[in-house]
Amino acid sequence: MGRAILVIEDEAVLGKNIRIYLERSGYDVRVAGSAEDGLAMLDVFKPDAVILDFNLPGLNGLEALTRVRAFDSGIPVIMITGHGTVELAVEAMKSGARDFLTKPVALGKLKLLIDKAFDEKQRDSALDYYHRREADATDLASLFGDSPPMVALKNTLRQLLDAESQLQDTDAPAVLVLGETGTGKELVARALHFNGPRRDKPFVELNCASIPAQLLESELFGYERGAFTDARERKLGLVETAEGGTLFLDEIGDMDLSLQAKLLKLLEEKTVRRIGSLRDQRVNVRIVAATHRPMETLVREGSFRADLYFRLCVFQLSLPPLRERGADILSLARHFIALHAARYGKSPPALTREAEALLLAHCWPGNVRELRNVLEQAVLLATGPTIDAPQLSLSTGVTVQSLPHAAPESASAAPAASAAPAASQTLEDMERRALLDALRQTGWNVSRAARMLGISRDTLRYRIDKFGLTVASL
Ligand SMILES: Nc1ncnc2c1ncn2[C@@H]1O[C@H](COP(=O)(O)OP(=O)(O)OP(=O)(O)O)[C@@H](O)[C@H]1O
Repeated sequence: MGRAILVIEDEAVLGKNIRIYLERSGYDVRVAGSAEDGLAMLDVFKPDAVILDFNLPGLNGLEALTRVRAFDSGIPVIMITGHGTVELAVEAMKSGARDFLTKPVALGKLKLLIDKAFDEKQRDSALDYYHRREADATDLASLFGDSPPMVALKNTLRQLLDAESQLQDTDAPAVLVLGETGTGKELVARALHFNGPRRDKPFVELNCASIPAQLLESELFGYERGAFTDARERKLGLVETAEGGTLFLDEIGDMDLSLQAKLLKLLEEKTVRRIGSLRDQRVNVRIVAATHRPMETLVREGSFRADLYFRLCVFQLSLPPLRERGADILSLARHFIALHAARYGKSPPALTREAEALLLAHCWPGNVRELRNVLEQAVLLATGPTIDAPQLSLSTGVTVQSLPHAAPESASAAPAASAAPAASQTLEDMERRALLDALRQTGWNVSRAARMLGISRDTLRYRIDKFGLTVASL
């Protein structure tokens, strides 16, 4: 179950002692008495680390090191050298050994080096994600809003964080964050991570809708060298990369059914298996998932596994749409004005009464993201000390009052792409209708809708954002 370590050591007693010592620490250890035997085991045993003696009969340690590195340069190798062979040790480090020990081997020290090598390896893989995330850690205070639904949400978040800080094991419950697009689901996921006991570990994020199912599987679970044609080197999956931290699975409702089964196994057994591996790897990762899709409907329709859904929503948080947050709209607007004014080196313009009234009346299909974008544009274009209503380019002009009638494209309407355009229709109207039509026909399945429209899934997602489309727009 533990990580696999290959010991290449011709001194049988030392080899055995290393094996027993490391096995007691939970590692899966195999010993080979020669470099030749050890190298032959690489492909079958697929070690996570190699401990390699320098003085071996036949092929020497340095040559064996080169071969291990050629097999997979990601495997950390720790060399064991005889006394007084510092030059050799330096040579080994230059050839890519992670570390070295001199004989007689202190087993405790050897284990520390192994642990350190694994930590470093995992840290390296997490670097991209971790450092980027670390830079903009999210505080609970950055979740703006004093409206009753936002206060209730923040109280629940605090309760959850309090309970977690008392948690005696590592088994933090999964959290499902629901809400329309742009309501702040990712912000909540970050707040959960960066304010909780896992804050010093990686926050790794993956959008399940943005990559094809096969790629998603290897991104999530990683693969062994040779697992498929392009797998030239072992790759750690994001689950392993997030060790000790949080894996944020955005757009979970779009996850393929075959992958859902694997995710369920991860949640239930806390293990992952890299593609092409025979070994399960124990992991300690907290899952936060989010979606704008109606999960219960997906479950009913059979496109989302009920058992996974129940596992994921041990704890469920729902973000209210912006249109239900009352005066928060204005405080958020002022916050974004200040933010963008600072970015563009301007003094923050004030909203006129008319502008405020317009902001309050708009239905915000793109929610906080739309508000943020509208105000960025308004700040950028503002020439005086105020922002007035005409300067707010609210795309659709849809108001809360008009919302029930906001979908003129009824389910029975002919596909917009093939319908003759009405004289007053702009190109944008037509495009919006075509997108909505495809999304409606596929039950908001972004992949299928993209295929139907002949565009990529990313392009469709971009356009959904651009038009601020939500399920409510259907
Ligand atoms: N309560 C809030 N306070 C401040 N900023 C917010 C708030 N909610 C959302 N935002 C901002 O709005 C934008 C969209 O938020 P976020 O990406 O978290 O939404 P989302 O629900 O995850 O969207 P999607 O479903 O499209 O992935 C971000 O720039 C975020 O910082």
